[in-house]
Amino acid sequence: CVLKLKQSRSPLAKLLDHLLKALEKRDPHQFFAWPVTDDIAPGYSSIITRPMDFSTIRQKIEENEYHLLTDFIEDFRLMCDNAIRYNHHETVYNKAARRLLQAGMRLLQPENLTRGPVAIF
Ligand SMILES: CC(=O)c1cc(-c2ccccn2)c2ncccn12
Repeated sequence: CVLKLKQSRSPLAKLLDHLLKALEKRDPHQFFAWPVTDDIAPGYSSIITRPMDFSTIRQKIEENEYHLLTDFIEDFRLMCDNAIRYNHHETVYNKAARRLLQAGMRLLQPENLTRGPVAIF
């Protein structure tokens, strides 16, 4: 069998993996874990032209598709904005997306990346 050599993770990939894990903890119901399908959300793919979810973000980290922290933050915001736009204001999904976005922006703002137990800069 051909052994697939595990590429050594880039420092950015290690950082993004750590941040992704912290963000996933703020989605306890796993509403954002997997792509939203038209089966569970009628008409979703016609309304949301750029879908995003945590599993896709993880795949992009593993395939080194993020070159900057801002690219990762953009996908996280896109994921939350999609849910805020598709779901009516009072639904669990819209509320969860607004909470997740707030928590994520606090975690990802520069001063919080340079302070606390996991200061990374
Ligand atoms: C994120 C989102 O918009 C979403 C996740 C879900 C979801 C996610 C996991 C299990 C069940 N539903 C969902 N269901 C209906 C309408 C929208 N959603």
